[in-house]
Amino acid sequence: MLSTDNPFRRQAERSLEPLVLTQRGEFVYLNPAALELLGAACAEQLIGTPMLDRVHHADQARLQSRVSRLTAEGESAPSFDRWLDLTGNLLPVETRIIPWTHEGAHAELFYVRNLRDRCAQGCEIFKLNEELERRVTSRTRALADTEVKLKYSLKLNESILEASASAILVYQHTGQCILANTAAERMTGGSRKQLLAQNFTQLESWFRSGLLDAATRVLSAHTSETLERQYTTSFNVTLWAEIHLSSFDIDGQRHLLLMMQDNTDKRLAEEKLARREQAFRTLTHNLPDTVLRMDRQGELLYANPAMQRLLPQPVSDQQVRNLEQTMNGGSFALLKEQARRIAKTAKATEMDMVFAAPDGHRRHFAMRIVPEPDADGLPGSVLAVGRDLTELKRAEEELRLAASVFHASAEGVMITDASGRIISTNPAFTEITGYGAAEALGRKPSMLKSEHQKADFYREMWDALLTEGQWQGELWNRRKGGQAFLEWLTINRIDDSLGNPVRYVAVFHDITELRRKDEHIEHLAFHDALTGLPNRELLLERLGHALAQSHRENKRLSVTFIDLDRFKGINDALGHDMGDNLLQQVGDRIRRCLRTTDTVARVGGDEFLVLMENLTSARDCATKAQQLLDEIARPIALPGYRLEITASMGMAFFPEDSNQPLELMKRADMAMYAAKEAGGNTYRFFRQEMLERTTRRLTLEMDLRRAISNNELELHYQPKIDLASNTVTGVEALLRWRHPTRGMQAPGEFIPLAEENALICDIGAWVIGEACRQTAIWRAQGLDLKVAINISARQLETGDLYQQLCALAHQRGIPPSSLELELTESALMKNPEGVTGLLNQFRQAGVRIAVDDFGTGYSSLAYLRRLPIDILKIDRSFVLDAIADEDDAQIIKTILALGQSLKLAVVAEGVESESQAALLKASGCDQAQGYLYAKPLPGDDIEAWLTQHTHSVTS
Ligand SMILES: Nc1nc2c(ncn2[C@@H]2O[C@@H]3COP(=O)(O)O[C@H]4[C@@H](O)[C@H](n5cnc6c(=O)[nH]c(N)nc65)O[C@@H]4COP(=O)(O)O[C@H]3[C@H]2O)c(=O)[nH]1
Repeated sequence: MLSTDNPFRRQAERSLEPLVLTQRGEFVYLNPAALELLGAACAEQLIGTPMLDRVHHADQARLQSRVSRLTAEGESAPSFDRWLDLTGNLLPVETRIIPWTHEGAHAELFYVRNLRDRCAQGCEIFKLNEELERRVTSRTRALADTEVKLKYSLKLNESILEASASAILVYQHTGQCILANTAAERMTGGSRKQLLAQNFTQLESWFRSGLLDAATRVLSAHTSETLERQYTTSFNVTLWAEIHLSSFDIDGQRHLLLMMQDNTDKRLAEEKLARREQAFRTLTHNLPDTVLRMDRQGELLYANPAMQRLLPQPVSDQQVRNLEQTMNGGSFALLKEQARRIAKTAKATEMDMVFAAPDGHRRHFAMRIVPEPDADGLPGSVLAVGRDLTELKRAEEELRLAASVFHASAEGVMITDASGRIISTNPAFTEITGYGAAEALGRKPSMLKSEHQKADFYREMWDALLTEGQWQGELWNRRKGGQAFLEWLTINRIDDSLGNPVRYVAVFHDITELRRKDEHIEHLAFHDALTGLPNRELLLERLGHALAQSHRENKRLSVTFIDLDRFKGINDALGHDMGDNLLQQVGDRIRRCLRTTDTVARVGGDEFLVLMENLTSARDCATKAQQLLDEIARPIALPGYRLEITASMGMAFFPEDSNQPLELMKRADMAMYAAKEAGGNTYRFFRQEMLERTTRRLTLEMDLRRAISNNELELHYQPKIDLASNTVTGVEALLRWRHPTRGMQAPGEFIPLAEENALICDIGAWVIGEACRQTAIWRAQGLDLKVAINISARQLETGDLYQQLCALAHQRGIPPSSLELELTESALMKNPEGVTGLLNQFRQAGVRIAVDDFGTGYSSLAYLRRLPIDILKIDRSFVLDAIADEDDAQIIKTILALGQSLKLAVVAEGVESESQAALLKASGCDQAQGYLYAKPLPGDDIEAWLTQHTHSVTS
């Protein structure tokens, strides 16, 4: 407090300017002007209070700053401040502060100028200033905030940069590095200092790795690029890096940002995974077992080749998903379901499954289904490994089968160990030997030994078993009861994998009885049952031996073929029993004629072969042949008959004709045919021309086979005349063959050949068809001609002749009744009972039946009466000599009488002269056919002939 007598106080009391003295921030004196300014009634209100309470808070700091600088700087410059009066009103003042001393200590003297009253404008300025200050304050604060934030952001960026796992490097467009983070140091192996010293345009590592090119591209095109490669840095660190290059501009300067990520671990992990996957694939590819991989939903991801072999065609990994459809069912649905379950439970399971293979066979699998854990240890997928048990099952089945065969077999089975001790037998063993299994086990097979075989026999058996592993043959053994029996025995040696014998399996059956039968059968097999003579096989065998011997000894042998003449007719007419009897007697006669060293064999129905060895000359043979002929020709007594039969014989010689058994036989056969053609009851030696003839016959047969398809066959028609009215009653269809090189062939030249095989049936069918065609043409022309067709014996046997004829007639629109059938007497008599039904069918259809060549065969009157025939045709040979030969005339009369009594029409064939016609007419013959009237004419010529004939008849 200033004393009242203080000079300064006295002076201040008078001052109109407010004066304030402060010390240590508190008021120590205020003059009256100052008290008034501040609105204080007395000084005590303010003395001792903080001076700053009366200063606007915005100006306090500045004021304090001025005060604190006083000591050092001296009086402070005037300053605009805002003070507050005691009621809180704002006082705009200008203050000047002078350093002062009060009571020996520093104090401050404020010269205060009240600006409020000075000018209102001052107030405005003040306000403006206040506003300005407020703004400045707020701006300053905002700036301070921004600075803080900036600092924070910078710090953040720096931290991020440093904390980044990726290497970050920034380069100027010149290539100079300006920024590198810690990760960059770690990855490149260089310190930050070293990195910042680098210019990438000079880095060999950048050039080598292609980074330089990429950086150039990125900088110039202002783009970005990402590269992944194995990269060796300039500090010799090699790593798998993913490098991202991009560019940015600062202050118009282009910069390059390089961010690098070390993928080495990832790559190594990937490679490891790939190697593991490869190992998995290599394993599963080579596994004989099937391997399937499925996802958690049971969808297929992979199937190994063993599995793919079950597919109709291989599938890719992508197609494997459709496997379920491809495999058409099987246990796939079940497998899928199990996969889903295991994906949840993570528990492996095993089960049997069935899949269908492409060949349609079902294959059985033992499946093991296991979860495959993923990185988290949870089942990420499911593996199903299957072992194909199909073969095993089949083997088991076969074993079961073998076991049942073993037990059920009729063959005795005995198994021994390597030392020959019996370890197993089957029921058939007991049945054959009489020893029960218990009796046999542990003993040796020698318990069955019969003493029939010598020691050598068993030695050879063991030799074979040891060297070849098998022995087979007949063996005499003895049953438990002591009875010897013959067995057919097969022993097989069973070896282990090293080839050491471990078992011997003996399979046998009792052939004692069989052997007895065999001996009988063998005789039957090589002998003719009817005559007891050797058969063809035995003869061939003997001929083979004889040829070999004759060759060695330079000797001659002969083969004689004997065929009875007209035996067939006798056999057909008299029956088979008579025929058999006849053959037996003939066989006997031949045998008796020969030496014991000669062989006579019956080789066919009425065919015999004689083998004569050691012949000195052909003449001997001729003599023997004649003897045989004479012997056979002697009358033979049969029950109720006395017959004479002749034979034709052909002979071939070794070495002249052949040295081959079959060839010799064939040549003898050819010679026999020559004898037949010579009229029979004679013999011929083989000559080369015969072979040529046979060849010609064969060629003819081949030509004939082609004749139908080549349209070489024709039908000619010969009219039949009613002798009483001289009118035409019908025509006979006669076959002709227009051979391309031989010219027109008469049926006699080829029909017998065709009749030797089924060719006649094809030809016969063509004849019927052609005759129907021609009949239809004539009918269309108004000619109602009955057409007679020749039918061969073989056609009768086909069984469908009736249907065939009806169908062909129907096809041509003609009634079957416009046809007649001509059957030779011998064809009819071959099997009269057999053809009766067929002939009746024809008769009912209106088809008339004629017996051709009547008089030449052995017709049985009894049959003739019963057969449904309509016409008899007198054979041409009787007509030919009828005028000159009384016998023939007599035969004709007999036939005519027979015809009359059986109410059959009679047609005479081969009428060539008027005298023959007159004789026939006088004898009561109905119809005639022959050159006298017309030769067989082509179908087209018949109409003209008819016109002419009618004309000649009527004129
Ligand atoms: N010397 C002489 N001969 C006369 C006279 N009139 C007719 N001929 C001949 O006598 C044969 C009568 O026929 P076939 O006795 O049925 O005898 C026929 C018949 O058995 C058979 N044949 C003919 N065509 C066929 C056929 O289509 N099928 C069958 N299976 N055999 C047929 O061939 C045999 C011979 O027929 P072809 O050579 O045509 O000979 C015919 C005919 O041309 C005559 O006045 N004098």
